[in-house]
Order: sequence, then structure tokens, then C-alpha cells
Amino acid sequence: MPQFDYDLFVIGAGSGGIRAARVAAAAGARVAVAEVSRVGGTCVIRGCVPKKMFVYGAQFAKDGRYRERLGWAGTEGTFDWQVLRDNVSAEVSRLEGLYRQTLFTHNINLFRGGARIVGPNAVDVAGSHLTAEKILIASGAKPTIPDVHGVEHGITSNEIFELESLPRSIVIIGGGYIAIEFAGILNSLGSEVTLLNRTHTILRSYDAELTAKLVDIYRARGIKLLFSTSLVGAERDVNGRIAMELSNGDHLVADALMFAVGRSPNITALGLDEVGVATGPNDGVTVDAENRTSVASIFAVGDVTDRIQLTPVAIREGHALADRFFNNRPADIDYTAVPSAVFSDPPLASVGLSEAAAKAAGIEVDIFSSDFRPMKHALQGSCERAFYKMIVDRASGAVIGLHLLGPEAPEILQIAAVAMRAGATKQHFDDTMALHPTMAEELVLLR
Ligand SMILES: Cc1cc2nc3c(=O)[nH]c(=O)nc-3n(C[C@H](O)[C@H](O)[C@H](O)COP(=O)(O)OP(=O)(O)OC[C@H]3O[C@@H](n4cnc5c(N)ncnc54)[C@H](O)[C@@H]3O)c2cc1C
Ligand SMILES: NC(=O)c1ccc[n+]([C@@H]2O[C@H](COP(=O)([O-])OP(=O)(O)OC[C@H]3O[C@@H](n4cnc5c(N)ncnc54)[C@H](O)[C@@H]3O)[C@@H](O)[C@H]2O)c1
Repeated sequence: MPQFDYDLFVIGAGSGGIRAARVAAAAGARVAVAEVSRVGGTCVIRGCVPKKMFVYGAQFAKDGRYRERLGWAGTEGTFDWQVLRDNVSAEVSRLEGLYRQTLFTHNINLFRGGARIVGPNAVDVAGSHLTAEKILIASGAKPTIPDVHGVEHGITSNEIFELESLPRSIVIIGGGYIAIEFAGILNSLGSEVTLLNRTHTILRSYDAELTAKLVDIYRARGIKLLFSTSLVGAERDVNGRIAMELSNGDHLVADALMFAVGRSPNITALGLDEVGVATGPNDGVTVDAENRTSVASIFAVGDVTDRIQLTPVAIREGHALADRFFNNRPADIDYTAVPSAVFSDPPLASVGLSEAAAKAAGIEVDIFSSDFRPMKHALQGSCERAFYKMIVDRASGAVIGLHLLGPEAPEILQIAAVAMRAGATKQHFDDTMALHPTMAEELVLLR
């Protein structure tokens, strides 16, 4: 008789949890998963996937504004938010079904409900007491809500995909990924967008030259960006709109208010204190290189560890954990040069060091850049420009940073990141024949 009900009990059927469960089960482990909400987690249900689909909707709206340049006079059409919302929602449900199917075909038991850890090898969920040799916390993160009066009038990225109509006007609090992505989407779809950030810039971890250009593009498109300003409080006015007071004494009125000020780990109901699982700043579960917590039989992956909150990172961690313990295949995860992108309009994509980070690290660098108008924009009559920047280690010639702002930047960067990881030098880029006419060819033509 096995000592425990399961070899692995996973808390959270999101990106990291599902991957760990599937790989462990495929290796023959007896696996169970608890999920309090929908199977798929943040990325599939209320994050990357629906967001990217709204980006496609917004892109169509924006391109449509140039239709007369392409010979399509007199075919304006009107936008119906509910049609886009419902089509996105149907696609999300289809994907959720596929994830549920994956659990089923791998004989993974799914428990619906919030799990609580009640011992080093024991979990309570939906009235069941279950034991497992290993417990994996993959419970993700939730939107942080600032401590100001009237927060109940605001929404977060969790609710934006469910709105009944496109807000005519919206104030977005924050200057990170979510704020910038939704400012672009909602502006293209026709909302009047005001973005409020308490610092003097946006997207702190990205190269400042590119974020400054994105700010200029957003302003030229009519998005209002207010910096070094925060929200003091909000209330509903007699017309049902939201009246807001700002730290600089100004007042704003809008139809919607959205908070996008970061995400904090989902640990509230997990019982971590009782069982002795240590957490760090912002409630992130502390783990070692094997993703083991301070309790030897309990592990954590993904956003709940509050390190790099990206889906591919959560998936890689979940996969590595299952490989290590159930396939006897230990593999370390390299967290350097993780590619990332902001699906703003235009998108921003980056890998490696920014110019400021390279200089702060004392590396002598050569900087190459290209500021160009994409051919598509020239045809459309748009003056929006793209900007690519390469950071090169002067001593070795190695490319140590790539930063792209422009259409399709994330698609181009994913492949360029492979070259960078393989140790490509600037000379390798120079020696590669251009593929014309593309935007990506700018990367091999930087001089
Ligand atoms: C709007 C938005 C857009 C994003 N866009 C991108 C993007 O473009 N690219 C990218 O790489 N990343 C993006 N992210 C981040 C990405 O979604 C997360 O990094 C990723 O989902 C983390 O995976 P995870 O497995 O750690 O947690 P999650 O996917 O969040 O899964 C955690 C699961 O645990 C469940 N859970 C929590 N507590 C319990 C409990 N006690 N018992 C049972 N179940 C529980 C939750 O319901 C959830 O389903 C985005 C996030 C948001 C919010
Ligand atoms: N494209 C992507 O990969 C993508 C997209 C969305 C989200 N994500 C992930 O989700 C995480 C959360 O996204 P996010 O945009 O909420 O957070 P973020 O960490 O990207 O940005 C938070 C922003 O809120 C501001 N802020 C923090 N506290 C504030 C307060 N009290 N008042 C006003 N402003 C405040 C910060 O200055 C910062 O600009 C991201 O860090 C990212 O890892 C990734």
C-alpha cells in the first residue's frame, strides 16, 4: 500500500501547475490538482490569451482607420464590443476544455475548490482530506488593489474582459505591462484613455530610450499620460460616472477606473504559516534552486514565488520540477536573458540588458540603433516610426541586449533571442544576409 494518496498534489490548474501535473503523470506518478476557479489559470482565462485576442481586435480597428488609403472608401462599419468580447470568451472556453481534457487523459484527479495545506503531506479541499508525498503550490497571483477610498468603483484586468460595453472613457492607474497594454487596446477601440502613474516613467525594466518613444506615440494617438501623480480617492457622481481626486489637486471624471498596479501572490487561504512555509517580501513563497520551500515536501512555481511573473517561466519551472522528481532528469533554469514583450501598440520587445543596466554593470558597450518608418505605415500615411536598439559588449563583440519597438516586435525578438543565447556577436548579425523587405532586416543592417 502506498503511504500517501498521491505522489504529487498540485494547488492551482494554471500555467505552472498544469505543466507539472501533466509531465509527472506522463512519467507514471499519481497526481491530483485542486482548482478554485476555471482550469487554465490567469494566462488562459484572464491574462495573455484574451488580452492578445483583444490586441488583434484593436489592431483591426486601428488599421481600419487607414482603409481609404488602401482603396476602401465608404465601408466604415461600427464596432460592437459584445461581439468581440463573446468571441474571445468562446475561444477561452474552448482552450479551457482542452486543458481539462489534458488532465483527464493523463488520469489526473481534479478537485474543484480552494485547497488548504494542513500538514507537510496533507491538503484539505472541498471537504476531502488528501495526502501526497509532494505538494506543489502553483496558485499564481492576483491584482493588487491600492489603499485609497472608493476602490470599489474600480475594476482590474480580471473584470475588463467581462464588461457589458466599451467604456467611453477610462482612467487606468499604473504604468506597467497591464496599464500600457490596455491603454493601447482601449484607445484603438475608441475609448478616451487617461493613464496615471505615480513614477515619472512607464515600464521601468525596459530600455528608457524605447519607453520614451512609446510615450510619445501614445500621446500622439490621444492617450493622456499623467506622471508622478497618484489617485487620492474615487466616488460615483450623480450621473453614475466616477469622479476622481488626484494627488496634484486635479479632478477627473470618467466612465470607468482600472487598477493595474502589480500582482501579489495568492497565498491567503493556503495555511502557509501553520505548516511553516516561509514567504518573503510581497508574500512571495521563498524557494531554492529546486523550487523547494522551507518545508522539504512542499514546492512552489510560477507567480506565487513573485520572481518573474511570466507564463513561459511558470511553465518551465513546473516542467523542470516534474522532470527532476519523476523523470530523474534534473535541469537548472537559467533566469538570465528571459525575453519579454509588452503588447502595446506598437509592441515593445526586449531581451538581455538595457543600455542603463549594461552601463550600471560596468560593461563597456557599443550601441547600434535604427529609427525607421515601417513600409506599412508609409503606405497607410501614418508617420508612426519603429526603433530597434542593439547593445554590444565592446570587448567580445557579443550582443548582450536587443530592444525592439514596432509592429510585430515580439515575433521578431523571439527568434533574435535564440541568436543571442547562442552567443551571437554583432559580426554574426552583420554577416547574415538581409531578408527584404522586412522590418527584421534592420537587425542585420545596423551600422
Ligand atoms: C492581464 C494579464 C495579461 C498577461 N499577459 C501575459 C503575456 O502576454 N505573457 C506572459 O508571459 N504572461 C502574461 N501574464 C502573466 C501570466 O498570466 C502569469 O505569469 C501566469 O499565468 C502565471 O502562471 P502560474 O501557474 O504561476 O499561475 P496562474 O496561471 O495564475 O494559475 C494559478 C491558479 O491557481 C488557482 N488557485 C489559487 N489559489 C488556489 C487554491 N487555494 N486552491 C486551488 N486553486 C487555487 C487560481 O484560480 C489559478 O487558476 C499576464 C497576466 C495578466 C493578469
Ligand atoms: N506582456 C506580458 O508579458 C504581461 C502582460 C501583463 C502582465 N504581465 C505580468 O503581470 C505582472 C503584473 O502586471 P502589472 O501591470 O499589474 O504590474 P507591473 O509590475 O508591470 O506594473 C505596476 C505599475 O504600477 C505602479 N504602481 C505600483 N503601486 C502603485 C500604486 N499604489 N499607485 C499607483 N501606481 C502604482 C508601478 O509604478 C508600475 O508602473 C507584470 O509584472 C508581468 O510580469 C505580463
